[in-house]
Amino acid sequence: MKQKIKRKQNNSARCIVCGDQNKASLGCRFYELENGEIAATFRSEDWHQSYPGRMHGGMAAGVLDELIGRAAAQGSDDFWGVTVELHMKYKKPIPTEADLKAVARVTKKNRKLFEGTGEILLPDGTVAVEAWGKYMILPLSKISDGGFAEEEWYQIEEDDPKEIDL
Ligand SMILES: CCCCCCCCCC(=O)SCCNC(=O)CCNC(=O)[C@H](O)C(C)(C)COP(=O)(O)OP(=O)(O)OC[C@H]1O[C@@H](n2cnc3c(N)ncnc32)[C@H](O)[C@@H]1OP(=O)(O)O
Repeated sequence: MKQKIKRKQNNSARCIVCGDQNKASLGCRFYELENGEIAATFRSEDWHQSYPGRMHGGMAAGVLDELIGRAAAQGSDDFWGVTVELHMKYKKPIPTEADLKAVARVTKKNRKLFEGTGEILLPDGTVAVEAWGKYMILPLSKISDGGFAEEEWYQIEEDDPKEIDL
């Protein structure tokens, strides 16, 4: 089903999931959707493999870890948290050299913690991986000494989609 995109989130320069200046990264883009969920688009490359032709389960966990975390950051470029628990269910292999999508949402939130779920979808729409995660909300100063420099956390200007088919 097609969902309208409300807002694109910032990317980080060096992140392994979304690093715009990290050649090994999955190159994730994150789009806040009109229905309250968040979507990611990314490409599994040959160097993201575990077995030949199959994306590494740790990379899949990385995508859903970040995407669920970002589901709670909707509407803000200054909301931060760290993962305290992550549970994965691997249902189908994810191929390498494929353009892929994932979707996530917050299921519970209080002042200190939030929880959410997410899925990675195969190109035909089948759910390949499901995750549930719990995160602690923290100021950036408590997560990273020095935080992001201005040139490390920014909006990538490109031809973004207006909607996404999930
Ligand atoms: C765009 C923005 C969004 C970004 C998305 C991010 C995606 C990527 C995120 C990551 O990959 S982060 C990297 C992986 N995660 C970490 O590195 C976290 C490592 N763990 C920690 O740093 C510490 O364990 C943590 C800061 C989370 C907690 O340390 P504390 O020393 O503050 O813990 P403490 O044991 O004192 O617990 C503080 C409170 O939290 C509670 N707590 C801790 N872990 C919990 C848990 N797992 N479940 C429920 N509650 C928990 C704990 O019970 C307690 O409650 P009370 O204040 O009521 O006593």
